[in-house]
Amino acid sequence: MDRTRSEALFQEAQRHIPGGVSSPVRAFRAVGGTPPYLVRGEGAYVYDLDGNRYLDYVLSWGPLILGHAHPEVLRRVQKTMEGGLTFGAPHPLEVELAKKVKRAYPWVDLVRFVSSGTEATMSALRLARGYTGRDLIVKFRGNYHGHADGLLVEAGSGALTFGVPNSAGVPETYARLTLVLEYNDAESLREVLRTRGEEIAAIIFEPVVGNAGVLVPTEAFLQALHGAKEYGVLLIADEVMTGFRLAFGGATELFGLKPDLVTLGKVLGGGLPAAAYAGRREVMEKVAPLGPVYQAGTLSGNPLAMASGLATLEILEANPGHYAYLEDLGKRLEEGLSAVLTEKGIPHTVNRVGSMLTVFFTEGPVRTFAEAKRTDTELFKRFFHGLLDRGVYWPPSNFEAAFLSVAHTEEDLDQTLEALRHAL
Ligand SMILES: Cc1ncc(COP(=O)(O)O)c(C=O)c1O
Ligand SMILES: N[C@H](C=O)CCC(=O)O
Repeated sequence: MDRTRSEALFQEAQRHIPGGVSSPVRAFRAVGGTPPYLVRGEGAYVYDLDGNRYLDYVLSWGPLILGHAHPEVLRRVQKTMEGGLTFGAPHPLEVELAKKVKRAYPWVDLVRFVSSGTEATMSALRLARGYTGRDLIVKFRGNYHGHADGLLVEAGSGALTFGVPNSAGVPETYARLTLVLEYNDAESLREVLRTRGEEIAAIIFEPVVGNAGVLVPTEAFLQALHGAKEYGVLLIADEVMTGFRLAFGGATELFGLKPDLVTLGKVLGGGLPAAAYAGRREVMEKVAPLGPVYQAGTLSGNPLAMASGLATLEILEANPGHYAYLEDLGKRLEEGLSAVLTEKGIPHTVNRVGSMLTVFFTEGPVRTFAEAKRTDTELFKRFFHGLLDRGVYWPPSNFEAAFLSVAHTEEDLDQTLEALRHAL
C-alpha cells in the first residue's frame, strides 16, 4: 500500500504541530509508522491522501455511529449552515437537542451544552463540588475523562498509552484532591466511602470503560457505586463514549444506573463538537446564571453541532433496531476475531459491550486496569499493521475501543477476519 503523500505531509506537519498531531493518540507512536491523512469518508470506509481505502473501526473515536457522511446528517448541517455559522446567542436547535437528551435520560431535568467531553466532565465536577461544598473526588485507574487537571491522575487513553497517566503540569496539591481506586474493585470503593465518604463531592466513572481498552463493569461494582448516595456523594456517569452508543439511553439504560449527573459527547454531536452535562434540577440549578457555579463557552450550543447531533439522535430514536443490529455485528466480530486467534494459537481475550470492543493479547479475564496492562503490546503492533496494510483501520493503541457503525456490514466483518488471517 503506497502512503507516500501521507508520509511526506506527516514529516512536514512535525515541523509545525507538536508531534504532527492535534491529539496524541493519532500520532501512531504506540504502534510505529505514519498515520495516513484521511480526507474523505463514506459509510464504514475512509480514504487517505494517497487514495487508499480503509474499513474504519475508529469512527473519529466513537461519534460516527451512523457511519461517515450520512446524507441526512449532512443535509441538516448544510441547511443550518446556510443561515450562518454561530451567533453566541440562544438558538432553537439547543432546545430541541436538550429535549432529545431528556427523552434518552428521563430522570434528567436540565442539560447544559459545551463543546468537548473534557469541558463536560470538568464542569460536572466543579458543579458537584459547588453543590456539596466538598473538595475530594474519586476516579478509577485507567478511566479517562478528558484532559482537565484533576482528571489526568492515573488516566487512560493516550495518557496511559504514552506512559504519562499523571501529566506534568498538574500541581500536586490539586492532584491530591483526586482519590484513585481500581475499577471493578467493589470492596476498596466501599472502604473509601466508609472512611472518607463525607469529604467526597463526587465519584466519576466510565460505566463501560473504553479508555483502558474495553472493561465491563461487574454487578458488585455497580452496586458499590450506588452506595455513594448514603454519604451524600454525587455519582457522575461519564457517558461521553457510551451515551447513545450502547443504547439510546446509553449505559445508564443498559445497566439500570441511577447517577446524579451524566456527561455526554461524541455521538451527541454526530461528528461535530458538542458535549453536555445534565442532571436533576436541584443540582443543575447551581449552574450560572441560576446559581453560583460558573461555566461558559463562546461556541457552546453552536447551531451546526446542534444540527448534526439532533439529526443523528432523531435517526437513532426512530430506528431502535439499529441497536439490535450493532449488537449482532459486535457479537459476530467478537466471535470471529476470537476464532481466528484461537486457530493461530494466540492467547487473547476479547472484551465487548454492543458496538465497543477490544482484543487484549493475554489470557483473560480482563476486568481491571492491571489486567488490561498484561496485554502483549508488541503483538498488538503486528495485529494493527497487519490489518492496516490490508485496508482495515483499527485504533492505533491497545488501550482504546474499536467501534462499529450501522454502516458496517457482515461482509465488512468477514473481510476484516480474512485480513487478520492473512496477516497472522
Ligand atoms: C469517557 C470519556 N470522557 C471524556 C472524554 C473527553 O472527551 P473530548 O475528547 O471530547 O474532550 C473522552 C474522550 O476523549 C472519553 O472517552
Ligand atoms: N480515547 C480518546 C477518547 O475517547 C481518544 C480521542 C483522543 O484523545 O484523541
